Amino acid sequence: MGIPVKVDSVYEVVIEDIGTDGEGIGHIAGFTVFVPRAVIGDRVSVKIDKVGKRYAVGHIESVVEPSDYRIQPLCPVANRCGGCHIQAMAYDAQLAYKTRHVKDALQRIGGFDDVSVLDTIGMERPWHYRNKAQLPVGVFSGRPVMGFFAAGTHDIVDIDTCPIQHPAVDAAIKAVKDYVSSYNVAVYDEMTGKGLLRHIMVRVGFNSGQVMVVPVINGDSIPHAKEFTDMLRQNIDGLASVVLNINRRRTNVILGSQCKVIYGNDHIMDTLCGLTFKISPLSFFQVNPRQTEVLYTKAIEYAGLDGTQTVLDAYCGIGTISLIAAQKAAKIYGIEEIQQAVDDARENARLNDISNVEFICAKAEDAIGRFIEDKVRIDVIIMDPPRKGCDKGFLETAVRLCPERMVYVSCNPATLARDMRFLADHGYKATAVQPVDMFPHTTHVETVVLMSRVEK
Ligand SMILES: C[S@@+](CC[C@H](N)C(=O)[O-])C[C@H]1O[C@@H](n2cnc3c(N)ncnc32)[C@H](O)[C@@H]1O
Repeated sequence: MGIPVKVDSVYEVVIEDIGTDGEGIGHIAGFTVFVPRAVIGDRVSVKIDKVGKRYAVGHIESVVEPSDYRIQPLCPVANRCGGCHIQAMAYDAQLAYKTRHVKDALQRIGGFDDVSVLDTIGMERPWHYRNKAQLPVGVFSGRPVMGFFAAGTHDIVDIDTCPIQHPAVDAAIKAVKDYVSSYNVAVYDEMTGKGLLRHIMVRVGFNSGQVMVVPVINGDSIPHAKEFTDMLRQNIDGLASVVLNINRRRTNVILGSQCKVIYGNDHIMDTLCGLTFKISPLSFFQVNPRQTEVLYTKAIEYAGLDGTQTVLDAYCGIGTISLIAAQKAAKIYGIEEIQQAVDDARENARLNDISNVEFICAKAEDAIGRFIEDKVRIDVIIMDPPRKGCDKGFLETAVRLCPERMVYVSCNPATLARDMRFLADHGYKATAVQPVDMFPHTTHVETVVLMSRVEK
């Protein structure tokens, strides 16, 4: 049978499911069609943009019959901006989608047919939840533009306000646009590699009220730096730090490795689960502080600590989980590869008067072997790796350490499923899988999993 759809033709499609990137999935005469921005249950008129051997991709021409789950997005640019893919889906349906997404990954990739996945824990008010924004700066028709890239492109969708960011971000956008127009500051052009101002990163301490603004520049300094920081101070309550980040490379990677303070401190402070943390421009800090408390509390509950255990917190960042767990454990070892994050972690231990933690700056896969060599008994391993998941060598050594429990915190269900399969094949059983919605209106989901050692 030939392919039943043609490029530029229009078809009516019922959206039966949502894919991993939030795109609607439907069928035309049995042939799969992906439709970005469609909501499960929609009947849409779709124009086909691309046809492959196994599937086609199209865009919505019109919504013929909206799904019961379709709502009016709060943000006027929700359909263009690449930040929120599923803002047109009612929040309850988003949570159900995330639970299904985790379950599907565990079945499909991990081969876990019988593991039960708890309902995703959502937010009561899923708006203004982010404490960090990274906004590209450009110029359009002689005017400065700032916002997010349109989905799948490097075209900036200009915004003055963003409903998922802390309001300090809106204030920073206004001040930066005023600065760029007032002093005719050259913005960076990705095509030519010329121009100065590339991105603006804003970080906010939700509980401390402190704000950090980081202009990312293709140079060493900015013109009218004093006027710039004055404009930021006039617009942003709680401005505590302005740091230039130098990135001269022709790359998509936003931040460079060098930072220069031009106002205030080289860090901001915030609190989480009752502890104080120092946050530097390059350090990882979870972006949704309210849900982070939910996530960390679950992780600590799954660790089953009673004050007697030795815990390894791998991929520990600035030591957040380590220090929270330290209050209920005998000893904690944290491993993290970024030196600045480890320096922050050590300082965070001092700030909170916690002395039963030791931070190691190394790749987790390189450092974990020393616990075997030094015959250190590890009772619990907590791991919170980046999206690519854990290194295989790390997991191989982790199972040799034979801890009673492993708590896996993951931002990527696919690599979580792969790594859980390895642990399940090496003597561990998944006893709890809890998704937490750290990123409302996007397709991302965080999951915390307890893997318990199977007693032989
Ligand atoms: C998802 S973050 C988690 C950080 C921390 N647990 C938290 O919740 O704030 C992952 C961390 O792993 C670090 N990292 C990435 N690859 C690593 C590796 N191979 N070994 C050690 N740390 C690594 C990153 O720098 C980052 O701080």
